[in-house]
Amino acid sequence: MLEVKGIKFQYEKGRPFDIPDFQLSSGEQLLILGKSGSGKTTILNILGGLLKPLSGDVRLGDTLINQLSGAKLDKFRGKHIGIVFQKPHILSPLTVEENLSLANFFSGADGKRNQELLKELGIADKRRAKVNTLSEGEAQRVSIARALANQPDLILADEPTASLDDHNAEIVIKLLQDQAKKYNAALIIVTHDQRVKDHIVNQITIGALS
Ligand SMILES: Nc1ncnc2c1ncn2[C@@H]1O[C@H](COP(=O)(O)OP(=O)(O)OP(=O)(O)O)[C@@H](O)[C@H]1O
Repeated sequence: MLEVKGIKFQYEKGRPFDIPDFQLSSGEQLLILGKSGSGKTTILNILGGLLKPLSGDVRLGDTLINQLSGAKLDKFRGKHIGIVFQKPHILSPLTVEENLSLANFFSGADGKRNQELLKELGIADKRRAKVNTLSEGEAQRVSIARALANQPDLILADEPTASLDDHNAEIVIKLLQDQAKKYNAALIIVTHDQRVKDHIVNQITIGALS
C-alpha cells in the first residue's frame, strides 16, 4: 500500500539524508527511530508530501505523492493521510468540534464520525471547549482526532508522546494503534522516545550520512 523507494533528500546547504527503502501494507505499523537531528521529521514530511524529495518515489496505493502538487496534493493528503504533528497544529481559539469540522471541510469529508471519534479518544465531554483551555494531553488527543477525522489510509505521527508523562504516553500510543487497526490504516510513528519501542515490533533506525 505504501512504498518508499530510492528517496534522496538534502536541505539547501545541508547534508544528505540516508532514507531507507521500505514498504507497508494496510493495517501494518512501523516505528522509525533515530536520535535528535537524524531526520525523523524530515522523512515524515516527505511521506506526507509536505517536502519534495530530490529523487525517488513515495507511492500510496496507485498514487505517487511526490508527483502531486498544489491543490491536488492538498486534496489527496486531506483524504488519505492523517498527520499528527510534533507540536499540535490545532487552532487554539476554536473549539474541539470546530477543529475537526475544519479538517472535514478541507478534504470534503462529511464528518459523520467526529462525535464517535471524540468518544473513542475520551474527549467527548470537551467537544465545545476551546482548545487553548485543554491540558497538553487533551490537546494532543484533539490533534490525533483531527488527523483521524477523515479516516486516512496512512497515519503519520511525529513524536506523539514527546511531551507526555508515562501514563498519557501509553494512552496515546494505544489510541493510535487501536484507531489504525479499526480502520485498517497503516501507521508510522517517528520518535526518539524509548517508551514507544516496546509497542511496535516493526522498526527501522535512520541516521544522517556524514
Ligand atoms: N528547513 C530546514 N532547512 C535546513 N535544515 C533543516 C531544516 N529543517 C531541518 N533541518 C536540519 O535537518 C536535520 C534533521 O532535522 P529533523 O527535524 O528532520 O530531525 P529530527 O530527527 O526530527 O530531530 P528531533 O528529534 O530533534 O525533532 C537537522 O540537522 C536540522 O537542523
